[in-house]
Amino acid sequence: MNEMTTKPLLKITDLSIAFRDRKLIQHLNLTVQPGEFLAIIGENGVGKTTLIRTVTGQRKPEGGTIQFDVPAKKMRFGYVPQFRNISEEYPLSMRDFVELNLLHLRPWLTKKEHQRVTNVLTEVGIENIDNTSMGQASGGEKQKAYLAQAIVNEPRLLILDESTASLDVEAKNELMGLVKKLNQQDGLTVLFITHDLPLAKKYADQFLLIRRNGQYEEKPIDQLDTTQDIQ
Ligand SMILES: Nc1ncnc2c1ncn2[C@@H]1O[C@H](COP(=O)(O)OP(=O)(O)OP(=O)(O)O)[C@@H](O)[C@H]1O
Repeated sequence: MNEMTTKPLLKITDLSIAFRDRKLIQHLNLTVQPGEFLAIIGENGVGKTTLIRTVTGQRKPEGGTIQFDVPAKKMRFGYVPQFRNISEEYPLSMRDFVELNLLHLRPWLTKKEHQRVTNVLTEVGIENIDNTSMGQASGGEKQKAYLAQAIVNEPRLLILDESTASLDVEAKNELMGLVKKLNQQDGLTVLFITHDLPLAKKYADQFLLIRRNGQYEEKPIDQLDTTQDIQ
């Protein structure tokens, strides 16, 4: 065996996803290497979010297998959702919001965890507004808080589910720049669902394009045609 071969972090084999007789993804084979940055693209309704829910174990596939380089129970995911406006009355501060992802362990934080929260707030550049309430923060700041919350428990796989949609160009690039830094410096593996093809091209290494008929292609990002219409 070639000693240089690394075990894929994620290996999807012959995966099929359907809702009753509505077939979405069919016979998908995909490997994601540790440290890879994969953009997942495709028109509305082709099954991108359902694929992610299947990868994270929230739903069972209709066929095929999903394997990680550790037992599935031990796999740690980070998830950054699409931007949604939060009520201005939302009471939690940016820091409280990030801490939520550690408080499921017990209702308080250890000194080490408190330091970890400070570190991730600094890493995403919101440590100076950590007492601002989430409801008062700008869209870009809210997404940074979601990113900090996603990375606070040191995920192996970071999932961005249209996390840059509705942000302005500057905020999009700021968020993706932070993600790219985590990817390059810490080797964090990233799955980035997006409709923004130029943004995918700028930051990802590979792309998975899922088509409406269940077919797909996976290629290096430099082969992505950013002029095609994928809405
Ligand atoms: N629980 C469910 N029961 C039945 N159909 C569902 C269910 N969840 C999703 N669907 C359907 O499956 C299809 C794929 O949905 P999904 O959200 O995975 O697509 P998507 O590619 O992420 O789309 P978008 O780009 O719009 O977010 C859609 O037509 C959706 O309506």
